[in-house]
Amino acid sequence: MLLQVNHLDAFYGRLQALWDVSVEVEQGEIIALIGSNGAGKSTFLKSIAGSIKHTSGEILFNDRDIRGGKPSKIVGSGIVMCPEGRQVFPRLSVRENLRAGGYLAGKEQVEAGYERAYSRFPVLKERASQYAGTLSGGEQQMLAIARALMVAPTLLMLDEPSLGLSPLFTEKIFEIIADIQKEGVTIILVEQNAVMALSVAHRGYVIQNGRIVSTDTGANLLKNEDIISQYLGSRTKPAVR
Ligand SMILES: Nc1ncnc2c1ncn2[C@@H]1O[C@H](COP(=O)(O)OP(=O)(O)OP(=O)(O)O)[C@@H](O)[C@H]1O
Repeated sequence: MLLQVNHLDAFYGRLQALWDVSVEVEQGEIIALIGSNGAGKSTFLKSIAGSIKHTSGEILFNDRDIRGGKPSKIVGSGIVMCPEGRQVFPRLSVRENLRAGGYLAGKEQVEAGYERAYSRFPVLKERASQYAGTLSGGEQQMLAIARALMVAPTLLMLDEPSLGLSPLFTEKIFEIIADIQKEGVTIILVEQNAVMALSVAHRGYVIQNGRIVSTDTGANLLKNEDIISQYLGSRTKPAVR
């Protein structure tokens, strides 16, 4: 098992946001975590990334408990998070953003990272010296993913990669996610767009009020009546005339 989260609780001060969350991720899988606003999806990713300190339970990565470790150390161990809302540095160029993503890596790895980023996303090469803040939303999402890949992670965590994107760009981003997995990167995908997420995911977990309430293969969750009515409703409702 690449990642094994056991009985994780997470807190913001006295407010408990995760309750007894257990999730397993095998090497090479895409795992989708779906749930409504405020369910605890980002909190789960942030707990793994080390940016939420007040946690209990276990987060085993390659059998080592990384819970409570420094975020930079967790990145160094091969886990990278691509945060919600992209959060590119708007006043840095595309290339400088990529360099920032590789700040823990050596010069050679950064050079190789540019090459990988530019071959995967040719538009970023065309815009290498443009301010990231002037890119379109979809291009910024590509940059955020490319920046996360600069350290060649083993596990990539994507928080709402399709947020605010047009249907066309959303499809493109999901194609990119599938390609990244084919290259051997394991992925945890947090999405409001449950249909898309479960379509690419090997397995999915459903989180509600900070607790995992269901888990199955992506295909089975897409067929599950309860899940459909709660999270995939718009797909099945007939159009109102
Ligand atoms: N910095 C914080 N301080 C206090 N409470 C927080 C903080 N961040 C999140 N929370 C609370 O923790 C709970 C889980 O939030 P979280 O952001 O993980 O949900 P989410 O599933 O990612 O939702 P969304 O899809 O809206 O981003 C919510 O009740 C939220 O209000």
